[in-house]
Amino acid sequence: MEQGADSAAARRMARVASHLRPPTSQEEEEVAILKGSNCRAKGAAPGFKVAVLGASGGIGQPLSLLMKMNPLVSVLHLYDVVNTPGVTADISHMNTGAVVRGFLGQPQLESALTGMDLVIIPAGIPRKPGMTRDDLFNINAGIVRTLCGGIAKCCPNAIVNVISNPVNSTVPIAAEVFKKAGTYDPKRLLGVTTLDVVRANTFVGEVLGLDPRDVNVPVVGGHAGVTILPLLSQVNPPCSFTSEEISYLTSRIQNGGTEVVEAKAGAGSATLSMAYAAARFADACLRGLRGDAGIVECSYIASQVTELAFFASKVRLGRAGVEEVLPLGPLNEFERAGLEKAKGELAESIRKGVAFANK
Ligand SMILES: NC(=O)c1ccc[n+]([C@@H]2O[C@H](COP(=O)([O-])OP(=O)(O)OC[C@H]3O[C@@H](n4cnc5c(N)ncnc54)[C@H](O)[C@@H]3O)[C@@H](O)[C@H]2O)c1
Ligand SMILES: O=C(O)C[C@H](O)C(=O)O
Repeated sequence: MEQGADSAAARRMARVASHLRPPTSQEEEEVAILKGSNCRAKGAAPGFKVAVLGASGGIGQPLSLLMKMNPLVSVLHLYDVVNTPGVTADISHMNTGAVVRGFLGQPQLESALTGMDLVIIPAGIPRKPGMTRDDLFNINAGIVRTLCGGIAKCCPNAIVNVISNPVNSTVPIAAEVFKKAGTYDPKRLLGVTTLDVVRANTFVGEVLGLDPRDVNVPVVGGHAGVTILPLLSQVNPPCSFTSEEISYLTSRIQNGGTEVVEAKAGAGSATLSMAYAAARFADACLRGLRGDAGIVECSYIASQVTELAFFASKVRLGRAGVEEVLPLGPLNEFERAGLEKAKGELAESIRKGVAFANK
């Protein structure tokens, strides 16, 4: 009797300890068996397995917190090259459902990724005042390439959300890495541009005197300067703007990131609003995976909406990732001119990303 109680207690202690270390190979095998049995479809194991790469950073920490609060997440893996033991210990004390495990440094990347349904990548350096997002290319391109190599090997069927800048180039880099590995599925690779939509909804709500939660502004193109193209003629609820309002709103939305970089004065770029935006987008991806209908978000993806290989537009999310790329809809003259400018810059960013991945 006593012995039985002791061994039950020992098993409980082992389970608790397992949350604070990478999984053993036996646990990884169990994950593989669960995936093979398609347990989610049968409803045997509710929840998805999500990894955050760059989890100790300015975005990574609040994003990890928000993912720990998401009831659709059953397992949350936090990977970074620094500080994950502390971040993991901290977040693991939240009394929400997801089991949290931390992974530190390149040797633990594969364990962090094995069995994941969704991988979110906010790893990489942020801007300082005076920099463009493209100035981050030299460092962040290599980081994204390495992390995507791990994804191709360990969870080739995962949905991938790329946050690391310059998104206009890092998404094409990720695509090339997956192509080389033979695992590329354009439906599963999504650049996160949700912060542009979040900002647009906020600024338009301020101008119209509406609750920003009731406003929906499609933002298309890409995620840098003039490539961020808000379609103010397609705002929901339908409304009209003066030409001064259009000029103010377009400029504020396109320069929202720079506004934060300057206000932070060298301490980085948007982290909290970005974590909010990334959590919203990840939740949409998970609801799509679950099979919910009518999930539409803007995202930078492989596209045939324009002649460019990648373009941000509204997409319908589902079990396969991007199930439908929605058309741009009617643009007014101002937006058509903006689209031409956006395409010029985007073409170069895509070319640069593809060239980097293939050199
Ligand atoms: N898509 C968007 O809308 C958007 C918005 C804001 C920021 N960003 C971008 O997100 C990135 C991160 O921003 P931040 O403010 O969190 O930066 P940060 O410096 O605070 O955090 C980045 C984290 O990445 C980690 N990291 C670095 N190399 C890594 C590697 N090889 N593997 C795993 N982790 C690694 C760092 O250790 C750090 O913890 C930047 O590139 C920034 O420009 C994108
Ligand atoms: O502006 C940046 O460098 C970060 C991010 O892309 C943003 O839009 O806030």
